[in-house]
Amino acid sequence: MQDSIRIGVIGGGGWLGKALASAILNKDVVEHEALTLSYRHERPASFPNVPCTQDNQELADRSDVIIVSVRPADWPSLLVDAHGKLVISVMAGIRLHQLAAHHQTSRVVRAIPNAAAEVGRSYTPWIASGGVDETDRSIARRIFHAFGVEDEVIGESDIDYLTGLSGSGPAFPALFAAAMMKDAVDHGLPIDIARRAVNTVLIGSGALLEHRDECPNNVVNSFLNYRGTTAAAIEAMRAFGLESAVSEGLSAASKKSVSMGDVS
Ligand SMILES: NC(=O)C1=CN([C@@H]2O[C@H](COP(=O)(O)OP(=O)(O)OC[C@H]3O[C@@H](n4cnc5c(N)ncnc54)[C@H](OP(=O)(O)O)[C@@H]3O)[C@@H](O)[C@H]2O)C=CC1
Ligand SMILES: O=C(O)[C@@H]1CCC=N1
Repeated sequence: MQDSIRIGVIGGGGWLGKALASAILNKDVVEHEALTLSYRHERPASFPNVPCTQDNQELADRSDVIIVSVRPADWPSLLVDAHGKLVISVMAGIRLHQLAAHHQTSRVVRAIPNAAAEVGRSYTPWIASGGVDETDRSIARRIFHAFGVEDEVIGESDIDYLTGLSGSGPAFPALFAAAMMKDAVDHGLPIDIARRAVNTVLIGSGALLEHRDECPNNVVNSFLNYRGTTAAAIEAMRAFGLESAVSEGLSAASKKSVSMGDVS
């Protein structure tokens, strides 16, 4: 990346902050000494060679790009003057205009990675404020590419929707897997066998979708057209409301995202 760039992660001791920091270092976006992490209670132990501080203003002063990764409820009390620097928020709900006013900068990116950042497989949609130029955009993309795939979107409401769809997304196949696991154990399958079967199915399904690189509905339709056991299962699950359950869940997540931005 640009030789002189320095990145700070506020909330760098948290779950997502640590995942982002690891990816940024692993993908050589910056060297250890050009990264700063802030923490509130416990210094992040897994970054022995990275400067860490409890003083968020100090982090902002020594960074060119400031990633804000605290919980939305903790953000109003985070008084950091970014004085015109590039601020990248990964917080659910907090809107561009709030970030710009609160951190005294017109260069703001609002992004939503997901838990798969931990394994470098996040999907990260993002939106930029008017003060963000092409250089800032390429910095943001380089950071997001360190932990997965990104897309810039046009409307901020898309970010609220995607906070549910992809931000929370890794939880949903896991939820499905847990339901399969419960059914398998209820049917008397040994736990170890059930776990290996279900986890392998989930991983294999992800790999299949990646390999085919087409709409999931096409994959589902190819199973339906086979007219065998899989089609019987899909039709029964649909009849019991699988699709409306998913739609209700995504709607609840999106509403929650908007409400998380209603902070004073
Ligand atoms: N987890 C996920 O999958 C995703 C999370 N997000 C967003 O990322 C953000 C972080 O989430 P996540 O990592 O899961 O949450 P965590 O609770 O794991 O991490 C938040 C961290 O922020 C720290 N913190 C709070 N206030 C301050 C402060 N003033 N100065 C320094 N550090 C502070 C906390 O410290 P302490 O523990 O000491 O209180 C904690 O380590 C949230 O806004 C969330 O909406 C977005 C997409 C996905
Ligand atoms: O559950 C949450 O609030 C966070 C934000 C998006 C995904 N996880």
